[in-house]
Amino acid sequence: MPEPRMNPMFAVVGTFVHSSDKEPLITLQNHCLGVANGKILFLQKCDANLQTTLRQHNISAENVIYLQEWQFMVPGFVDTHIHASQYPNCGKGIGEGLLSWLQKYTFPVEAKFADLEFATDTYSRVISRVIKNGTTTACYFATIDTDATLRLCDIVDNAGQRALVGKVNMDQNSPEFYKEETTQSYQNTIRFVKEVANRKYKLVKPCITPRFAVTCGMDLMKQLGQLAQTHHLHVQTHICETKDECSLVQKLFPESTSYTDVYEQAGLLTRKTILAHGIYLSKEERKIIKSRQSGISHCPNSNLTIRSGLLDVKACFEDNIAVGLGTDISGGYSPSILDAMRTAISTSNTIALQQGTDYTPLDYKDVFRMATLGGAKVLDMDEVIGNFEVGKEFDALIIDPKAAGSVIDVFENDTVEDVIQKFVFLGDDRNILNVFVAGRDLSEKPFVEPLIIS
Ligand SMILES: O=c1[nH]c(=O)c2nc[nH]c2[nH]1
Ligand SMILES: [Zn+2]
Repeated sequence: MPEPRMNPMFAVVGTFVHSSDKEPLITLQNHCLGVANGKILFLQKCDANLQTTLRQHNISAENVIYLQEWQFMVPGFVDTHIHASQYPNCGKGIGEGLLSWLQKYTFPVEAKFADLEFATDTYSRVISRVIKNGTTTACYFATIDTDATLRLCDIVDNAGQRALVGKVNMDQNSPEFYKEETTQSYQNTIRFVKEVANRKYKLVKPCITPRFAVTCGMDLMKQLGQLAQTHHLHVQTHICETKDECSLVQKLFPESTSYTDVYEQAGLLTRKTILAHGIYLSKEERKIIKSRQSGISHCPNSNLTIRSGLLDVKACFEDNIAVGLGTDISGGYSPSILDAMRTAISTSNTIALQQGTDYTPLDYKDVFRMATLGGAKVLDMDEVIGNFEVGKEFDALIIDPKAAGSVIDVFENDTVEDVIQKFVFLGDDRNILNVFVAGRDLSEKPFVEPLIIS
């Protein structure tokens, strides 16, 4: 039996769940989605016209995958903020506030990536882990080490994941063992960007990555901003994550009117900019971010774990700012975007409890959209991924609520939407059977035999 993962053309029949700008959750039962050369060719109801469509596109019966009862497909998850280099600390070194946590746990582990063998082993493990958890697109922070960051690009490319990868810049307020001189930091970034271009990856792009205003001087940030704008590159950084950090930035940049103004002055805010956290942004700052069309990565697990605060996502939406979800390993202890979805709900519920009855918190539909289409918007990739629109690339997951070891119990009177909701609250990697990126199946699991009917 030919494996559809090898075939440039195939179709899937079953239930599809995705989002649009208008609807956070659209459920299409008894539909067929066709894929050709990694792109979505059609999505239509399984009616009398289906055979004609399949014939028109030369999709033969053995290349049609039939989902089983209760299985469904969702767009791949987008992790808009993850430190691949902090994976060894995932689940430990918790209990400190941001600034001391960075000094005590984070900078020491990132410094270890000067050793390429350590980098190769660690990066291979984190990439494999996040793909198993359904992350088809990720926006990675690596470290200040250029060669190790290039190794991360190779590993991501080899695994077939879609990604933005950043060589971290830091030239001030950093320990001697993990710091760059300004010119060297800029030159190394140019080398990184050029080398990524030389390697001609299909799905991996470079991302300009000034760590945050505390560890980057204005000269360096201005050079990086110019580089990003000249070459239309993505930018990622942190902003307004904790109160202590905000006070420090105010002291370091007294001439700036706000934290956001520091990045604005440096030319770092564009529609390709991803700002992690943003908890303490003022209304005026959100106005600047909106005007630049930059996006926010909400990392609720990290925000609670290192006790940074609660981001009011609803306020960002009201100001028309795109917000996606991030795991923020290892400030966040979970590599799973499903975890980010439910922690975003818990955070929003906490804000609702604080604010009273007028506040409508995020629900499971909202966070599902943030994990898919919302994340794609934050990365300025929503023309290419994020939902099952015809013409977009086929980044998708097959979800099986009844998979071996699943903690989801399906009852007879459960509706399809009940089961989707159960997946959001209870699902884990055991429920994610197959992980497609640009039509290629990255999962190590073979297709379950009854899934394909020839
Ligand atoms: O959550 C975070 N993780 C980091 O590594 C970091 N660096 C600056 N600010 C940060 N916040
Ligand atoms: Zn971070």
